[in-house]
Amino acid sequence: MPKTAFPSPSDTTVVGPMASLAGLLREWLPRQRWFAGKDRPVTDLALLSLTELFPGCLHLLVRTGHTPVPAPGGTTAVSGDCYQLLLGVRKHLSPRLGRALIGRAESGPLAGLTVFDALQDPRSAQLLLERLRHPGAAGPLRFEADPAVSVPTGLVPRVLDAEQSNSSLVYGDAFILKLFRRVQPGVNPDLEVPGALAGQGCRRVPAPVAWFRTTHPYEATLGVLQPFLPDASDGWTLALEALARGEDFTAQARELGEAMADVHLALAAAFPVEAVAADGPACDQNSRTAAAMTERLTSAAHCVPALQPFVPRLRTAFAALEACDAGPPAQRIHGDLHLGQVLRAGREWFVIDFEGEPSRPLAERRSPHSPVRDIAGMLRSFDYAARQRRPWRPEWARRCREAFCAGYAARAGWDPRKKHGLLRAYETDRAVYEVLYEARHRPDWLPVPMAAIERLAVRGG
Ligand SMILES: Nc1ncnc2c1ncn2[C@@H]1O[C@H](COP(=O)(O)OP(=O)(O)O)[C@@H](O)[C@H]1O
Ligand SMILES: O=P(O)(O)O[C@H]1O[C@H](CO)[C@@H](O[C@H]2O[C@H](CO)[C@@H](O)[C@H](O)[C@H]2O)[C@H](O)[C@H]1O
Repeated sequence: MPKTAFPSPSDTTVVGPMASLAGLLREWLPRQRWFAGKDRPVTDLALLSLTELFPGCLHLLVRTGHTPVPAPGGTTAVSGDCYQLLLGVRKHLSPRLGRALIGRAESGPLAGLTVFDALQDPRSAQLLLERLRHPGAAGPLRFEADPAVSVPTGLVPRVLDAEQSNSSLVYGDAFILKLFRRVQPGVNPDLEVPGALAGQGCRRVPAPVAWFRTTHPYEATLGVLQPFLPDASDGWTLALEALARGEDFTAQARELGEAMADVHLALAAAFPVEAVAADGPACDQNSRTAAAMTERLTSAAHCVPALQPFVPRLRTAFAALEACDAGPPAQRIHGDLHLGQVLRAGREWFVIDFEGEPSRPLAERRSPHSPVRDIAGMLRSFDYAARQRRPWRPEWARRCREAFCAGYAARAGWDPRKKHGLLRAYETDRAVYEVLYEARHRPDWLPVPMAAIERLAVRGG
């Protein structure tokens, strides 16, 4: 580590270590899977907070700025996100850490030192777990833990090699630590919800064991440690394997529907549920939902022009909501449900990742929503899976969707298939979200949700 004392962080200017790092990070950030701004060049980087977590390891919160884009209505959208980084700083990097290299700092207080992604370094990963095992503070960071669970020392870490929006470390196949990459002010639902569900005795969701948060520049959750399910496979992998072997997946899809209904029931017990009055505000509620969906469509079509030809017909699908009954009451939901968020261990389904759709504001993600939104997310996922095969397998997806809804209905006491208008609107809204997500993260995947947009716009379902 350099002898230089780090200047105090500023939330407006690039100072001290940032002068060394800004150029390197501007190149490195857009290449990371979890970086959400791939459709817009990074034009600005500001340091929000910097903490020396242990010698040779810096914890940073940085804000990225992007070129302002003209938004609907003649306004200008100023975009930018806050990201969490753990950077190692050393004179020389061992060749086995080559993959972790970010670059050599040319100027500023870190000049001449090699900067790398500390999560890839087993020693740093071990020290991070030690930090979590010992609740306390480090600068603005606060480390907390469930005193009832003991985490052994010396667990061997590995970086999870998964298609992720965040980064995870697995320790000795016993625990998994998720570090949130895009940080927003407030409690992350991926800490709040599993904690509350554990309080309800819901065994379908791994409970938080330890977590850390920051108090500067605002309160925000930064990471959560939970038990690792060692022999689990995620639903996406299992569905693709079944498709590749030409196998039926309806039994698993039905059990998944049952599991999701269990989780929704536990969520309704753990958090407030919005009352639906019998004499009419169904219409108000659906109008508000339709207005929000239409607004999301307009702004997505602005960012992804390929959506524009479909906008008039999709608006009609949302407007049709006003003629539908209100459906089940709004409650806390998963918020970003798809086959990658469910794990099968033994013959049981478990549900993970309650963060919600990462691009939506935290307050919106933490407020009650219709459970139909989650159901629509999973139904879209069967379509995503079926489209990974050539020729695509619409019949396979149709049977899975049917089985999932049947399983859900058997447990929840109401049948999603009887809420056709609601389901269609929520599926359309989800496909619009997916178009935006793929444009930003995985442009090669864009044709998958675009095919659904076309189907929903032209054929209505
Ligand atoms: N408790 C767990 N046990 C086993 N594997 C897990 C667990 N939690 C997450 N995973 C694995 O990590 C992957 C990413 O986790 P997830 O919470 O979905 O992260 P992200 O929000 O970054 O997408 C999952 O797809 C799953 O394979
Ligand atoms: O990172 P998260 O798991 O929280 O969710 C984001 O990334 C998902 C992709 O990894 C994305 O899901 C989309 O692709 C899946 C296949 O990779 C598919 O099963 C989903 O149905 C589809 O929505 C998700 O939308 C995004 O929020």
